[in-house]
Amino acid sequence: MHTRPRSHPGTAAPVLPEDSLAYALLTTAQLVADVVAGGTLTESLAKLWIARPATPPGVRGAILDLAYGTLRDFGRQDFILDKLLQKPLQEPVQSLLRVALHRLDTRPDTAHTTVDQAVSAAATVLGGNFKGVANGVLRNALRQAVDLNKAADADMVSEFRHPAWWIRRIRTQYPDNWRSILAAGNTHPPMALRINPLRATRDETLESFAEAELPVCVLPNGALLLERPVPVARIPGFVEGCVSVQDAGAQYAALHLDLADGQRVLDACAAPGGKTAHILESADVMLTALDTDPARARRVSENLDRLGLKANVKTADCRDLNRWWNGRPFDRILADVPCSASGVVRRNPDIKWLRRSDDIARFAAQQKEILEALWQVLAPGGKMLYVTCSVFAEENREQIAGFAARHPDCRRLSIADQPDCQYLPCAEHDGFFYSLLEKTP
Ligand SMILES: C[S@@+](CC[C@H](N)C(=O)[O-])C[C@H]1O[C@@H](n2cnc3c(N)ncnc32)[C@H](O)[C@@H]1O
Repeated sequence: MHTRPRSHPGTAAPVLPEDSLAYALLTTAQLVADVVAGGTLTESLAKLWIARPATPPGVRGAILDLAYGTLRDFGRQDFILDKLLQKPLQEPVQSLLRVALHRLDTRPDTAHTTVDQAVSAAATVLGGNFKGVANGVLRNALRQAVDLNKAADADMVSEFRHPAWWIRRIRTQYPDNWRSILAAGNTHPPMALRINPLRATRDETLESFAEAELPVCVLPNGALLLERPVPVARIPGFVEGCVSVQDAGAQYAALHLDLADGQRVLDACAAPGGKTAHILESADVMLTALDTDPARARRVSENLDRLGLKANVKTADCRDLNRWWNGRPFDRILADVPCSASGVVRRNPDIKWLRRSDDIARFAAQQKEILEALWQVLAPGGKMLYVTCSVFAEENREQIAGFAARHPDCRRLSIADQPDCQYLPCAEHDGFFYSLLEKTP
């Protein structure tokens, strides 16, 4: 993906009936074009819903499905377009073709409707100049589908739907299971819930889910895995704070932290506060929660308010000790550091295409600074849990091996009998890395 200047505001409503497929295709194309220009899907969606607040839920759902699906499959559509076009078309037409190809791939039963609706959408932008090209490209894609798919399957980026540098990295670092890691990155994410033991027992929760006819299973760490994702409004006990939505992999943080009542705990990179809340639900501790981003720090407070939990929430860069630390060391520190998010890419498929290979070293450098700063505020005998939602070794085991080598007072404690613990993305949870470090007295 090449970063190009944005060619359109991305939120102007197309002149098409809101309930038409053409409208959904074109609106999604504008979102995808924003990502191609270097923006995130989350930001573009937020702007879209502000600009078009009355979008009916069904239309929203169709746009979300198309946007997430197109960005999951992005590498494949560009491979096919490269074969069918001499040069890329102007946005948003190029992205309209990407979205249409994604729909042709996933809904072959409605191929002709997709082509007709994509052509109608093309007629409403750029003076309709690309209507004929759009029609020709999509009809050629249908006619040549067998050959195009064969060629696409033989191309690494198109087959695995990740950038080439990413595939090479995963293949080198995970020679035995690189295929399943990449495949997991292209799936629909599971939906898991965390039970709040301060408000409901597991039995009560399971009973309310059975009554609501929502099948769930209990994972080994106590997380509830829903058979199928559902809107939060349908989740029994959500409004009352009995359960929260949190990936099962993220629910290991509070478990691995080895918490006990009365401890002084620091959650150094806390927003939006899922793990903060889990810590407070698990033990009666004095918790300081930091986040460098003021808007995100506010979300920590909102999340804690919903659950009736209390913490000292501050907006601060955790590396800037002079700004936020009062000199009293912490017994436990959660360092859930900013990272490439390569373990949660199925939730944010735009990330695959927005990241660059050299971003990983940049994240690793930032994580190293955070670790160095936080080690100073950990009490002797205290423990720090380092967490990423990455699968890249530079941010994980290499980071921790380097830290331990630089700090003779750092003892690596085992998690599940391992010096550190890499959970790979799978049907039950996202990809997370955990390492528990003790400061020897
Ligand atoms: C992986 S997210 C944390 C997720 C959170 N622990 C949870 O479970 O909901 C990383 C967070 O670190 C914050 N952050 C990044 N750099 C930081 C820094 N230097 N100090 C404090 N927070 C930072 C980001 O704003 C982001 O909210």
